[in-house]
Amino acid sequence: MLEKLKQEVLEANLALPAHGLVTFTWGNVSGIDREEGLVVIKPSGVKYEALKLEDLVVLDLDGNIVEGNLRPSSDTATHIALYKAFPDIGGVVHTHSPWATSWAQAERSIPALGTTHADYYYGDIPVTRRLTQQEITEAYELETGNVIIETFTKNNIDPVAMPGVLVAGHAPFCWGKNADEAVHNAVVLEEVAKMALHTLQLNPQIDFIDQYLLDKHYLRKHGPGAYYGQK
Ligand SMILES: O=C(CO)[C@@H](O)[C@H](O)COP(=O)(O)O
Repeated sequence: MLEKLKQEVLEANLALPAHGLVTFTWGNVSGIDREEGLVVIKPSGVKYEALKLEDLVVLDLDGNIVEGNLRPSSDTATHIALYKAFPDIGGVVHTHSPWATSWAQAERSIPALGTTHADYYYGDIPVTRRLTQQEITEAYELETGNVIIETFTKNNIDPVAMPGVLVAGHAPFCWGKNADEAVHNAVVLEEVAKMALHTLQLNPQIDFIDQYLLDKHYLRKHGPGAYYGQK
């Protein structure tokens, strides 16, 4: 079942250590078949170097396992919440990449300070509020998804124009039209997180890049018809 999607998700998971975005078994990638309403995700706690196609887990959007012998990623509920809330995304990735995770732990959004950022993320990369003790206790992974959705809804942010977020006290989640693009956006997030921190160390007074340059770069990459910024 879903052999093509499984192959895409397997390759996307193996790209995480290849790009230095994870250590050990941290992080996870999933993909969705919107027609079937089924999600393919990495199994929990499996070493990337040992990961095989048949280890991947298939679930429906209620979180029921449809195929697979291993326990799905512990973050499955977060992935599913994002697929339900953001209908235009086809892949989700969670990493503990150190630079982006540092911004998430510091509860700081990443300002758009350059064109590299602007090519992929239209505006500051947001950080969520902290989860409450009740949210953490009752349904941590589901509430992590909900606080991401809340951040985008409250601030009227288009998830297509902003394919990533920093979860306060935790780490980043990114997404894209498929699993491969989600990982690509996670690599970019880690790079712009590093650049932004170094930029602010070099010049704490630096302001954001010129709005026109921000618009021009985003539209150059996403095309004149691209919708970006506030909904
Ligand atoms: O963030 C966490 C744990 O804090 C998880 O994302 C792990 O990093 C990966 O868990 P599995 O996908 O292997 O269950």
